[in-house]
Amino acid sequence: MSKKHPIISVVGSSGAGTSTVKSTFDQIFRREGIKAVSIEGDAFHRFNRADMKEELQNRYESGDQGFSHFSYEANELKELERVFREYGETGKGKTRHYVHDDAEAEKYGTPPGHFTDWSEFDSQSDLLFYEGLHGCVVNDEVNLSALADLKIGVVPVINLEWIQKIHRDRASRGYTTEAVTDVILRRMHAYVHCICPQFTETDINFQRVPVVDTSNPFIARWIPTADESLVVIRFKNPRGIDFPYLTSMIAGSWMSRANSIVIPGNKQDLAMQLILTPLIERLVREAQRA
Ligand SMILES: Nc1ncnc2c1ncn2[C@@H]1O[C@H](COP(=O)(O)OP(=O)(O)O)[C@@H](O)[C@H]1O
Ligand SMILES: O=C(COP(=O)(O)O)[C@H](O)[C@H](O)COP(=O)(O)O
Repeated sequence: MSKKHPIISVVGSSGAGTSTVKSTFDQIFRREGIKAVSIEGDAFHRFNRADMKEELQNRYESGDQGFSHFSYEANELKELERVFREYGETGKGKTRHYVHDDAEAEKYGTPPGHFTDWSEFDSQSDLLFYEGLHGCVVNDEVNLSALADLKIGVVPVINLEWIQKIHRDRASRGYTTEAVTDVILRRMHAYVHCICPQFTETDINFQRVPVVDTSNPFIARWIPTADESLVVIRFKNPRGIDFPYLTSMIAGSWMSRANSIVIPGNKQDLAMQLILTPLIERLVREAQRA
């Protein structure tokens, strides 16, 4: 925990919706006058696209078929831990970008599949915002969960996650459905062992559940819309959460367990703002006091 320089960690698999959720956080930061510095998990991949391809090929030939971007060892998690720790202690740090596609290439002036140079965070910020695959990892080498002050999981049920990934990777990253399917299959072992355990570390999980048939996610023509889904919101520690207030403010919501509420999919943005704003305000207030 880094009270003076707090860290928010939003964790989700590829296609889960963490980049989309970032825009809700950005709205809260803007409205509350909070200055956040942001880092993307992809910045801490160990290899650029060509080197990753080569590493995959070498490992495949030597019998390792479970290696992928989800694996701990495909990422610089010690470096990420160092950045979390440095920010928590000093409010300083550095990051870079992994460029996925042409639009990002134009924005950053670096070709797709490469990293930009590292650059320092703005010197004055109220908090650090991380969004990516590994922001709550606890393993033999690192404990990122212990360094983050507010931890959020973004976890659609898996068919929906795959549909979201396939559609996003096809539409903006130029991959075919077959190529994305191969990636999903190759990443499954590490999904179970490196991604899922983080969602017991998170303080709040947002799990989108479609209410339309997604039995064959590989032929879905569009991503189920907000109106075609519900969101289960689960609090690790429900103490202090005002459930009667939330269920009265969010039309159509109900409690499904003592620590979970269910909301209509089109209320996700509102629910996030109602739930997260006071938690973020408290982090910043305590930081200013410290
Ligand atoms: N709540 C949502 N409703 C509908 N589509 C969504 C929702 N969240 C994410 N998506 C879509 O899913 C795809 C993947 O989302 P993205 O935020 O890029 O995932 P991530 O950053 O976790 O890989 C995008 O096409 C995005 O528009
Ligand atoms: O899995 C992720 C996570 O990112 P996201 O959540 O944004 O998908 C990788 O960054 C890309 O897949 C990189 O691979 P590629 O080199 O194929 O772009």
